[in-house]
Amino acid sequence: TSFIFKEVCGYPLSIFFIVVNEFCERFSYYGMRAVLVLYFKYFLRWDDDLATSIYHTFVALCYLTPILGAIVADSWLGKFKTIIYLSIVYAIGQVAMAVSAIHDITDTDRDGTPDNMTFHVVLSMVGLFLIALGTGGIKPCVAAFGGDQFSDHQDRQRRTFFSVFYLCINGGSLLSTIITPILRAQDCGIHSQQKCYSLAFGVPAALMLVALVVFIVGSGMYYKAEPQGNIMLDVCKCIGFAIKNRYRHRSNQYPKRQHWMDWAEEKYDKLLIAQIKMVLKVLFLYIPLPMFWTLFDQKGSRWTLQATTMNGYFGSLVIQPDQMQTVNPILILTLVPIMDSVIYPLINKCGLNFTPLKRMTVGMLLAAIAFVCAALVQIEIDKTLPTFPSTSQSQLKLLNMGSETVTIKIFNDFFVLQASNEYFTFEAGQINISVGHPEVRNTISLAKGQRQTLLIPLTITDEWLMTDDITSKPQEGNNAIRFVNGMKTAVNVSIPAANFGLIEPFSYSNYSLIKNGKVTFTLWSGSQSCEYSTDFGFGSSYTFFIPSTLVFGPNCQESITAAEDIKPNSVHMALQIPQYFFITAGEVMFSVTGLEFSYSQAPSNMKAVLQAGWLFTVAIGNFIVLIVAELAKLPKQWAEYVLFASLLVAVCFIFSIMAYFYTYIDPAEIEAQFKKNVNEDDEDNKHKLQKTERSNGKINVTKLSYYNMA
Ligand SMILES: CC(C)C[C@H](N)C(=O)N1CCC[C@H]1C(=O)O
Repeated sequence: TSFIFKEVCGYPLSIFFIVVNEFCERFSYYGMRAVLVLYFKYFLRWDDDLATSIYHTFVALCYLTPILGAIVADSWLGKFKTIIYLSIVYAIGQVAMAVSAIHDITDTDRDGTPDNMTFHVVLSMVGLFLIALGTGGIKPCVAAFGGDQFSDHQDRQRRTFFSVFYLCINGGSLLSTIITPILRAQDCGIHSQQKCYSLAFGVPAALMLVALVVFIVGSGMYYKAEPQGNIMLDVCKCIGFAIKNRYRHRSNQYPKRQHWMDWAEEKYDKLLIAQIKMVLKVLFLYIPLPMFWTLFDQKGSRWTLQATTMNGYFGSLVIQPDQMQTVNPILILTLVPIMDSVIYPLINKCGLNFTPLKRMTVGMLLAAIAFVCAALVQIEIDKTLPTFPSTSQSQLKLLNMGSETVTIKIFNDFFVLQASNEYFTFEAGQINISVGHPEVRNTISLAKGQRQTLLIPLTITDEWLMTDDITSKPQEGNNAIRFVNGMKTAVNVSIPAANFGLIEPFSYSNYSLIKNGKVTFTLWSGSQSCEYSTDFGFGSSYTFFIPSTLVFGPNCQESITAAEDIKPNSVHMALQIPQYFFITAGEVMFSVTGLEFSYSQAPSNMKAVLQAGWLFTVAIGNFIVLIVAELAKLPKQWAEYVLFASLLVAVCFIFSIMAYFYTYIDPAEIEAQFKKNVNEDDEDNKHKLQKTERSNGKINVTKLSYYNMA
């Protein structure tokens, strides 16, 4: 093959197309992923469990398919063609997703909901399968193909390339995770307006097409290493033969060989055996690595849940719990250049040999520190959480619906009460309450493990009402709100996002979940209305009481009282920044280095395979999160964080021992040595060694054709 070789500032120009391609592809992938669960839930109308499991299966599949792409690239099509073909598959998948989200296609009755859900489900599942095949399949090829563009003496430039490559991954993902949720929130449609999932999937589809076009435009400038036959089959056969041969010669009468793979020497070429040894050595080193990803992946689950119990007000800016995850790519964009241009050179200047494996070890330790920070934050949050009743306890709060204060006696305690903001905890199943003068006594049955509010009527001889109150923090940082109507007429309460319905006299509404921020409630009684505005934080619960004395009109704001059932979150979300900082610093040291290490230590014919091996550690990490979270049901969340941190430290210790015994190699040098030896040793062997004449002009590369004489 021939190509135009152009250099800019010592870097091959071809890598420009590769990093732009990666940016667009990651935009496409992460953008689509950002709205996927919501699409399942609100468009396909799946329940939470089904939506979450299909989502996780899809993500895991995306990190398993790299093996497939790598085998196809290294053994058959070569990286260039594999990237092109699988990118087409990927783009078709994204288009299928966008089409599956057009509700008008099957909305025959034009009511805004699809009428043939099977069509949308099948099309989206086909789309997701194609995307998993495409994104996973090209991922190891693009990284390795980028590495291929550098010649052997360009180690420094190649390292920088992997850093820039990582910057592009995170730049693309950051932009898309901001943009696609905005697109989804738009209303669109031909016959009826719906949330615009088709646009939220359509833009990533367009970006994937751009990625493909950019990659093709660079076509003439790439160095394209040719695939060398069915290498994976040869590798498997060679390993199988070595094991069989070793077993056949297990008796002590046979002299030992240096390495068990040397038992394949009778049948297989020494170069292939040496290459397999290189790969196995690196793969062995990878065994402890999934633990890092196990911790890393909890950003999206446990840490986001933690954020839902925190206060997201940053001055006038409000950060939603799931938006905290964008801190990771933002920090990547700042930390990668700082590490490369300040920290690593400084460490070098201090005379320390900060080898790739040492960097990865430090990266793991930083991730463990991040989890210790998460545990400390959790302890702070736990201090502010309400104490809900245990299964043997009951909690009761009192709400006096009358305008007069009444004196209440519970057992022998007296309270002067308008409304009580606090819950009283009881071990007994029944309590006696006496109210007012003359005393009206009542025996109240309490529900175990529940919080309840006793509504004391205007006329205390009337029936007393008990409400069931919320017994956990509202999910996702929402606020749980309800109204108690103390008036003699029914009242309708609504806000743009919810309708509490018609609340009968001396009755109450169900809880409605509303977002943080300023909310204006409109109260209607017949033709009269009034507005009541209040500000909500995150994770609170309130019971608003409409008194019998309420006069509809401009002054109703003062008449309505709010009882705080659950306090809003008070620990600030900014406290999560240290844990994000440590996990991201860890990621830069671990992941960027790991990518480059996987490339530099791989034999020339298995570069993509080792990249896939690296991505496989990400997939296994995903699975471990699911398993450990199921098995280790610790009563306290902070204890689970400490458990994960300890596990990673233990794994890190094992990894550092393995790393200590690892000797870095230069695969190109070893391969060249073997080829030279074979040339010298055996005149009959026909080898044509790779000839590259690199200059700023035309380069001719003859394929390394190697005829195995064995
Ligand atoms: C989760 C972030 C948006 C991206 C993350 N920092 C990252 O770059 N990666 C996570 C898995 C490997 C790598 C990627 O290639 O996406």
